[in-house]
Amino acid sequence: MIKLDNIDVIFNDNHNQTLHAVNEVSLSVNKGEIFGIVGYSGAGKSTLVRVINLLQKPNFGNVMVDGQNLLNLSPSQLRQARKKIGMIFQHFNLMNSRTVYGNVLYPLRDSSLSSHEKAQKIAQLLELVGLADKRDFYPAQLSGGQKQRVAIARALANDPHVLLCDEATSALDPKTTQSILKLLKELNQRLNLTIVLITHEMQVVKEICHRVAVMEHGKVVEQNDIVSIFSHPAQRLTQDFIRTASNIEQAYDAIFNHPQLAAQLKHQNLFELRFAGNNHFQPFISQLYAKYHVETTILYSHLEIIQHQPVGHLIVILHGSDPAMVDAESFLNQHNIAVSRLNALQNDNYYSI
Ligand SMILES: Nc1ncnc2c1ncn2[C@@H]1O[C@H](COP(=O)(O)OP(=O)(O)OP(=O)(O)O)[C@@H](O)[C@H]1O
Repeated sequence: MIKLDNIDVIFNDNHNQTLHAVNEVSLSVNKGEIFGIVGYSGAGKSTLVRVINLLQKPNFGNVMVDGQNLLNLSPSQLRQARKKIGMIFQHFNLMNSRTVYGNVLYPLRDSSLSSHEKAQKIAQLLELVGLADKRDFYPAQLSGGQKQRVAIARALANDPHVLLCDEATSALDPKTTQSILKLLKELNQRLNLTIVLITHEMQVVKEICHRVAVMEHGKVVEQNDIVSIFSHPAQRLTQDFIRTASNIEQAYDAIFNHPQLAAQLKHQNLFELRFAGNNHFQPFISQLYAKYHVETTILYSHLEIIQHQPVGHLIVILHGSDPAMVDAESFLNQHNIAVSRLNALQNDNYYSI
């Protein structure tokens, strides 16, 4: 559906310094997929997502959407192609002088539909986003969540195949964020709409994305399906993001901010274990003891369901001889349980190796 090949975007700043905002990024998004791009501020997410509709032209690379290389299109062909790529933004970008109806009508100004058909279309769209009763309101009379719903209706006016969401929930409170994510999920399922969503919040990704790419300094450092990302994150940055989206962050804070506990843990074999899928309900902790005489102290454990699959997290101390510990780690790895050894209290911080 969307295929980005070796995309580079290079900016020149005021001092003629070059900045590689997007650096050799390749990724593909399947039809009907919700694809997340996550990264901290400045990672290059917005620039990359704007490449998908050529709001930002790349310096190098190819942009395929719906089987067309957008870089080969004439200006009028590109205008047509863009109608099939809707976009919503963090600050909604509504026209304040127009009503809800007027905002959703705007992208239909060149459409061949009759006035009556346009009115019907807008009524359907407002119904779809739950704003049928707000058609004559102005943006200033709406809440943030309602404004984003108008923006979604406007983005869907030309029946796009793709919806790009640039930090679409970042200006919203947690409850409204949930309701907008629920709406996006419904639209994805009902309309088979492909969604590319950029965010700095892993929680958002966890709620609705099927796959995710993690960006840093213009590069994609890791991409995978959401369950693998949460259960077997390969990169330190991904691990950091995951911690912010789960209770494990609080667990670490509670454990390592407790002076006596933290002091004791300094000399222990401390591990984080992660697993996913339905086949992990075997008693692997008792097996560690039965097979290798490795004993386990559980400091924290948590199970959550992500995309219908259980994903588990544990922080444990393993007690045993050095060789037994090596055997225990390889036993866990063989059973597809990701093991990170933790070094506690390095510069007052924990980190995994
Ligand atoms: N038009 C531009 N001219 C020069 N530099 C730019 C331009 N647009 C973006 N940048 C720079 O490119 C880098 C990536 O910016 P981008 O907005 O894509 O990051 P981001 O991950 O979306 O961050 P944020 O979430 O803060 O928007 C930043 O260092 C930014 O300052």
